[in-house]
Amino acid sequence: MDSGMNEKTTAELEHLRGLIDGVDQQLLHLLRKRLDLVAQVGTVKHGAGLPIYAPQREAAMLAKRREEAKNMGIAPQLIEDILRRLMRESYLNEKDVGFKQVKKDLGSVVIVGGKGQLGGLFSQMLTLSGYQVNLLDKDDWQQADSLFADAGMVLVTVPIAITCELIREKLTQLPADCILADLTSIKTEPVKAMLEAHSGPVVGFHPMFGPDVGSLAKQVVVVCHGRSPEKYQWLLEQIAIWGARIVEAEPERHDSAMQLVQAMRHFSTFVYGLNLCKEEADIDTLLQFSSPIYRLELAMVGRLFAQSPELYADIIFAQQDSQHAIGDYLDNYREALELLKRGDRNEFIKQFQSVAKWFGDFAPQFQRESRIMLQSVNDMKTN
Ligand SMILES: NC(=O)C1=CN([C@@H]2O[C@H](COP(=O)(O)OP(=O)(O)OC[C@H]3O[C@@H](n4cnc5c(N)ncnc54)[C@H](O)[C@@H]3O)[C@@H](O)[C@H]2O)C=CC1
Ligand SMILES: O=C(O)C(=O)Cc1ccc(O)cc1
Repeated sequence: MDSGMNEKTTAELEHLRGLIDGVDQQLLHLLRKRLDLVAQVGTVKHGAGLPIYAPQREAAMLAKRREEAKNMGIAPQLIEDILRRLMRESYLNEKDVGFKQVKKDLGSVVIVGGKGQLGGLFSQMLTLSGYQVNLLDKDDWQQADSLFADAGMVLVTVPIAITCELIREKLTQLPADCILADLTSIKTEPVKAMLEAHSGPVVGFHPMFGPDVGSLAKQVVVVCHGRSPEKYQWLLEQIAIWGARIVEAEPERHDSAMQLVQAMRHFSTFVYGLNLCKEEADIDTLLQFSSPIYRLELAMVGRLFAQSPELYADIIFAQQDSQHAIGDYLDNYREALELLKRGDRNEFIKQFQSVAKWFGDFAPQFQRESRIMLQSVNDMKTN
């Protein structure tokens, strides 16, 4: 509080704050200058068709700046945080100049379900890359024949529950060379349905992000090959130009990973929210007493409930086998609760240690990563 300070102190502080304001304004000018230079890099990359995310350049640049910071008595993490934030800004801005179009003679792209969340994002990315995109949503089927007639690619992004049926019933008459692709969160059944419905090139994708990412830089897209990969190789290059990392997987291996990564995780998040709701917890009070880790956790749980219940129901209900993953979790929870009820503190510690051993080097790595996230969470506090 400024009250109680004498005039000399007040004057001194005001003077110093004025100097800091001046430095901050210089920072703004430097930021403007940097953003302009990066925009020029964006234009050059666009012309050459280079990906917007260049991991090696990023790592080398950060290492140099960290070293220089250290020599200047500045915490290396400070310059790293600032530069990473600036690079994110650049990825967002690089989108505005558009992207190189890898395949010039594709014909049009028809996005089935294109007016939805993820369809909207892919429609934007494809349009920014110069493709002719037509949206075919649920009320547009009367135009289907004319849209499909000159389609070089049909991309399916409708709710999971209706994906396979729609492919089997409505996508059997595509032009022979047309690529049939989908963005569904599960892969075995949709890829199978596409292979059955269409004799031309087939490929399944699972974007491991939601429609609110802003940029595809560093995001992961899982690809499950279907048929004639040489015919859609350009599409993988296109996705890489958007900055995403392509991870190849067999559909079955992907789906089995999703039982933990998605079904079990979203289900336990759902129950966490359900429990808070039933206990009539007061979120304002919880936030007042929250540590940064708790705030982050509440944010991640609350985030689920800001999204589509149908999407998450479909993800959780899509695979029968997810019930085993979820059931195992319940068994482990119940056994751990028994430990607590018997007051077996020693056994708790023993199990804690064996899990820590199992995490191995990941535990300290995750601690370092989360430390940085938690500092950002704390920075966001306004009171
Ligand atoms: N939203 C997300 O975060 C992600 C979604 N996905 C996948 O993307 C797909 C779509 O999900 P969202 O975009 O979230 O759903 P959404 O509900 O926002 O979009 C689905 C669209 O399909 C349309 N549609 C429904 N029935 C149709 C029909 N018979 N013919 C044509 N269009 C029809 C709807 O009108 C809607 O526009 C799902 O397979 C989901 O697994 C994958 C990764 C992330
Ligand atoms: O944004 C989030 O919270 C998500 O989890 C987005 C998401 C939803 C469904 C997917 O298949 C993949 C990613």
